[in-house]
Amino acid sequence: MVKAIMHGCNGKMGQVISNLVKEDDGIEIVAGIDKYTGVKNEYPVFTDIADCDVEADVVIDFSNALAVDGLLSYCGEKKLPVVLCTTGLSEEQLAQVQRVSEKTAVLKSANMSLGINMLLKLLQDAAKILAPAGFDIELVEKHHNLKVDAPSGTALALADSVNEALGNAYEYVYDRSKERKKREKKEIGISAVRGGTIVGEHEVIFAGADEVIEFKHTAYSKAVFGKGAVEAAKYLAGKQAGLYDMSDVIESSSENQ
Ligand SMILES: NC(=O)c1ccc[n+]([C@@H]2O[C@H](COP(=O)([O-])OP(=O)(O)OC[C@H]3O[C@@H](n4cnc5c(N)ncnc54)[C@H](O)[C@@H]3O)[C@@H](O)[C@H]2O)c1
Ligand SMILES: O=C(O)C1=N[C@H](C(=O)O)CCC1
Repeated sequence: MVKAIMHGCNGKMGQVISNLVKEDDGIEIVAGIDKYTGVKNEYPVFTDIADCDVEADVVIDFSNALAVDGLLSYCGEKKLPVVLCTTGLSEEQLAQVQRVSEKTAVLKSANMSLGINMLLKLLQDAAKILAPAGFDIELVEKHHNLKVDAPSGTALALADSVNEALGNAYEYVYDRSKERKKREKKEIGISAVRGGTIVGEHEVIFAGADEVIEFKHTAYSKAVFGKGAVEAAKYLAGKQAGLYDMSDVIESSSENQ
């Protein structure tokens, strides 16, 4: 049985995962970390990860970018594998993720769903055909009104995947209101919509002369992210130091079927 610490246990995703693991014989939550303490849990909760003295095999993190520095120090020091799902990390934090992954296993993914992880691959083929044929690339993401980071981590990951396939030659444009000029050929426009309870929508638009191709993923519940994170935690426990992503989890589960 994999023993997990849930970092951000009293948030929306922390609670989704706390409920999912109750139905799973392969993993249990042995401790939670959250600065908000107004939720009753079946495991001990610490307000700061530095105070957590519970032995575990892995940490699952859905918290806040400001909480990630302390989490990375803790996991690096204890050589404790961590599934990092929080988005909106700074360049400095991304460099820290890289350094910590030399000491312990780190799986970082802005989106734990199977659909988005498949899309990351599909888009590379599409981009290699459509961009040289003159198609413009635009991305639109939509999320609930409680989301603090924009654009979403997933939108950036999708753009990075497209850009990688195109030799990283494209610039990202988030706001067209400041300059009055036509779009450049080598740019990816990224727009964010926030409202209501939208769980998560991502559209990648390839717009050409007289034809448009759209790839769209819609998450209808937070459980798609939760299930992916639980699988990732079971996969990562006991792994050697290094940087992993959801493609490793998906490959290993298809090999085991
Ligand atoms: N990778 C994915 O698939 C995926 C899916 C959904 C959400 N997310 C990301 O996960 C993060 C959390 O999402 P959410 O909807 O659960 O948010 P949320 O605001 O509901 O929950 C975050 C929790 O973290 C806690 N927290 C904040 N600072 C803390 C600290 N210093 N120490 C301990 N706990 C702290 C908050 O009190 C809160 O309970 C966001 O960055 C979101 O973008 C990623
Ligand atoms: O609800 C959120 O917040 C989500 N965040 C991730 C992102 O920023 O891409 C994944 C989708 C849900």
